[in-house]
Amino acid sequence: MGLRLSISACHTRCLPFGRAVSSQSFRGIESIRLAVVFRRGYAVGQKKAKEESGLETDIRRVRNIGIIAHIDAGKTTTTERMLYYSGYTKRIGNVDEGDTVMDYLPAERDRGITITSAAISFDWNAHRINLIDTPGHADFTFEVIRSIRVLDGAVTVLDGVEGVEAQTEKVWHQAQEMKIPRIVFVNKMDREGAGFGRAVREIVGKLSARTCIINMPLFKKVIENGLSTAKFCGVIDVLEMKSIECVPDTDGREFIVRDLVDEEFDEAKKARVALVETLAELDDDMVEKFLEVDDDHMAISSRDIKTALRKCTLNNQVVPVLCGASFRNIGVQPLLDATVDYLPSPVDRPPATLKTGTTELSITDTDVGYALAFKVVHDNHSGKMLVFIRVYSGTLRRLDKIYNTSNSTEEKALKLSRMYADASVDIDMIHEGHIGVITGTKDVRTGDTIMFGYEKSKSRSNRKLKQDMMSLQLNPISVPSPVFFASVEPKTISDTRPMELGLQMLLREDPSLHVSVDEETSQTHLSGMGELHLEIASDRLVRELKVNAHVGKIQISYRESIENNLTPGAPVSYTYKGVNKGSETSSTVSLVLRPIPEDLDWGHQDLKEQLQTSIALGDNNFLTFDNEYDFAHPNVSADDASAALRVGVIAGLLHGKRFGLPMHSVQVVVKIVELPLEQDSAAPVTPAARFAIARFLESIPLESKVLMEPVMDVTVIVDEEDIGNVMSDISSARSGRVYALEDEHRKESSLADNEYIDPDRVYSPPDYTLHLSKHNIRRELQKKLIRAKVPLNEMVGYLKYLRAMTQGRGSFLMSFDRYERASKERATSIWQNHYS
Ligand SMILES: Nc1nc2c(ncn2[C@@H]2O[C@H](COP(=O)(O)OP(=O)(O)OP(=O)(O)O)[C@@H](O)[C@H]2O)c(=O)[nH]1
Repeated sequence: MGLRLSISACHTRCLPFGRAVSSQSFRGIESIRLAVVFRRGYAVGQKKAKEESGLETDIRRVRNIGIIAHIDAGKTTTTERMLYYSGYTKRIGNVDEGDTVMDYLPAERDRGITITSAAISFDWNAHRINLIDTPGHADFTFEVIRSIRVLDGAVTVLDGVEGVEAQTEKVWHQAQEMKIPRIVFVNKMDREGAGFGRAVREIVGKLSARTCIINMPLFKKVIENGLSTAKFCGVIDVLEMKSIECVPDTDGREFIVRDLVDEEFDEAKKARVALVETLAELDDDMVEKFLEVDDDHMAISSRDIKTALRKCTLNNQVVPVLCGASFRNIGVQPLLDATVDYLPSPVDRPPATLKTGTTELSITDTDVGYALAFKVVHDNHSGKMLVFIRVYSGTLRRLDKIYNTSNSTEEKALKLSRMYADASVDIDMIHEGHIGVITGTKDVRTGDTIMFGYEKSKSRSNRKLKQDMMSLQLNPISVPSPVFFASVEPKTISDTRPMELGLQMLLREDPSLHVSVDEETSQTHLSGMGELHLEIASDRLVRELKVNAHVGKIQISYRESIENNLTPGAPVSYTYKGVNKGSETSSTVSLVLRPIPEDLDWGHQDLKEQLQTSIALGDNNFLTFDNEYDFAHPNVSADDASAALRVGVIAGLLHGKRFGLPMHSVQVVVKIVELPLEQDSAAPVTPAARFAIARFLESIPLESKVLMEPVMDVTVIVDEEDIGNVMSDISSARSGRVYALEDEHRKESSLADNEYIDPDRVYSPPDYTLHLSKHNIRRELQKKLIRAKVPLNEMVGYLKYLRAMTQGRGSFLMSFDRYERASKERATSIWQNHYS
């Protein structure tokens, strides 16, 4: 007894999915098939700027959202359906066949995973959704963090079988830190062993979230091979109390809507009661509505529930939960409705903050425009760089001058566009709150802050204000040290320049990649955050950018340093003498190097204070000016002298004197910088500083020079019975230090009101179908987390070993923690294995 709807794009404008099912006028009508009411059906790249103009300016109808989840949870599959149902694509892309719109880099299509955060815009229910797809692999966490900065809301996709996985937790907490409202989509409900109720309990237990179930799985009895079984066929809308069943073997735009009966009704009623009660606990308006209807949970209108749910979601008090199976085209339209209904528009979010040094400013306090370049990608079609920006204040117009506050360069925004994955539409302006693309800039890198409209700014006349304004950065993040590297060599001499350009391009796109040149071998090294990160970067260099280069084996990046207990001797001086334009030049630099110990936080107060006022040089190296340091010169400013000194010190530290590796964790204390009075340039200070460092390093006894190795923060997730084996393996065989053993369910809460919620006291529907699963049912056991610090060298190939040790039950997460001095024995063995 239902209503059969064909929503071939009709939902986009005229019949939004949510409204179709709620429409009273359809009640009681049996199996009606609606004709196509409205078909947008334009293809990728068609010009549509004009038709969108209303959405362009109404910022309340914009949703800048990201899809974040564990690898393989189905983000890309879900996104492809979103694009299809919104009328943006004419056919559904398939990850397994490598023809999706979102994963458009060849490297992504080959591996079936998302590597870059492609941003894409489409419309739903008269709202503009700017969607940023984020990668799920741990190697790309940095990419996720970067894109989270520009999101207003997020959709977390879970695999219905796997539930809340380790990477989901990590990214969830990153979103939590930025207070980004989230909704959860429990995907893959068609898989054997999927459990919606279990997933809900895990969201509460592992992610400390207060769940609000807005739809639940609908199963239908079918006979397969003579046996009765249940098949996932749609969702039950808890707000409307309707079942929405997808018509099998369709593209998901046809479904049957009917009233709930029997057990379905009883269970959905429980969910609705729980939903209303949760909202009433948090929202006074909901309490009032509840009293108005004489405490009847079912009499509260879905509109009132929606209003309260939106409010509580925006306050990060609750998380709406939905379910579906994107691959089977089930549940994606309700997810789109929820995105519009519950996730924030840019005006619902607190204003962005601009920072430089100690200056901090709200975006509302400036009269100039600011935008963040959250992603730079090379466009293979045009050969140009596409800079994805989010505009935080003002309207950026085509041909506006833009100033990059990160590297002080100015250029023009020659072309603006909106991206639809790998196709673009030219536009004349990008309004506040929107995401768009600037094409053809020369100097903008991922993460840079762009300023515009500053020529008319009132602050222009005030020199100090102007200076501050020109260096402000939006949500800056520090780039962690890369721990892997591979050598990259041009195949012939004529390939050298294209290789340099190719590497430059990769660096603009991804600031977590580094390029350096080994002084001894003159080899170029490309460094990255993980093996996959580097593998993909080198793949792109060779295949996509067509650089004729040979990429060597991926290796761990080591550093060298000086022993913690080394007492620095007397300062070392170096006098550099050279010739510039026929005149003799010289400079003398006198300095000392001191070790910065790993346990800086424990009893090194003086050093800690000194470092706070020192210049950070990267690799945990610092430049400190001695108390007696006093540079005064008639022709050269102190700023110029210290800039020249800094360059020399960095160059000197690139080459340690025992292993030939870059120095790490040293403080360079400069006592004297001298320049003869008749000189008018600070240039000779650079080589003088560089050689002074080299001379100091040579003066240190060999046995006081140590190897530093990357140490990872590792979390191993195991069953109780595997704890002993895994812990002893970490401490004995892997030279790791276990520092905590925890229950998987967190005791501390990440809710806005800091309340801990017991997963067993939260409503979650029964998982009727789990018992039907023939194999591989995931047990809902409380797992344990072993937290440890382990040298990266010992973690290579760990997953295979862990799986063998735990009969496939264990999993782990790791992220770079810091470089540590290796013991003599470890240093010898590493050196022999890696470098001999
Ligand atoms: N059974 C089933 N499989 C699905 C569903 N959604 C996605 N998959 C499959 O799950 C695999 C991973 O899907 P993706 O969409 O690539 O997942 P992802 O989260 O984007 O993965 P990354 O891009 O690597 O982070 C593919 O083989 C999909 O076909 C679903 O609803 N049901």
